[in-house]
Amino acid sequence: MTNRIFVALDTPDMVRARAIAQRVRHHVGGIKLGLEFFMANGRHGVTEMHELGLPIFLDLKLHDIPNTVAKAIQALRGLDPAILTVHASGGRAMLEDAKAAAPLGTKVVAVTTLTSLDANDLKTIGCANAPHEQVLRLTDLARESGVDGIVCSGEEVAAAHKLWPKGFFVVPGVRPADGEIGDQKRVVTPRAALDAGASILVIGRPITAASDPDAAARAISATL
Ligand SMILES: O=c1ccn([C@@H]2O[C@H](COP(=O)(O)O)[C@@H](O)[C@H]2O)c(=O)[nH]1
Repeated sequence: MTNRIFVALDTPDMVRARAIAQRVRHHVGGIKLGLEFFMANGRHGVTEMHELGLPIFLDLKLHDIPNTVAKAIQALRGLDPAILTVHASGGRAMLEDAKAAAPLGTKVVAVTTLTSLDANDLKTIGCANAPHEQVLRLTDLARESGVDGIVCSGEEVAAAHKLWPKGFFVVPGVRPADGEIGDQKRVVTPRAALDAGASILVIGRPITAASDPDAAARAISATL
């Protein structure tokens, strides 16, 4: 893949999602569809976005008991996204069953620690580890469970890559140097994330909330 940006189309509005995708399609390498889009548009919406000809990353962040996650993934059959997310904290059996249930061509990627969380947030949910430590712990679990890679921030990706040189590393929480951070807490620039070992970058609002999404995507691509 030459362009390693997946644009996050976080909207329930199919018309808006399609319009942004059409505008930025020559400056990104793929489209990421998350819960907001999927809840509103379901399988049909994913199929329609697939018709634009770019790889689809279905970011559903599945997290449930192993049987439920495996059956949910089987129910997606036919959509065959390039990438699908589950939560690493669902545990080893869930990760193993998720990978077994996914189509061969789909990379199953485990979310380690959301980029919107910092050390204080982790404490409030009973996790004594700092994000760096927690990401590495879950990277090990993901690798041992047979999934294809992890989601982490650009702050941890170099260390995670060292633990798992053949892993696939998805990095959200990516902002241009002067970009608005919003609800993200562990943030790096696109260039820094790639230099640290990211396989792909997930970028939403810096592109989709720009007055000219096309120019924003082009400007970010030019820094890579
Ligand atoms: O840890 C995570 C996992 C997933 N995401 C998703 O990435 C995009 C980021 O959007 P921005 O507008 O660039 O902040 C969004 O769809 C999240 O659901 C993440 O941010 N962090």
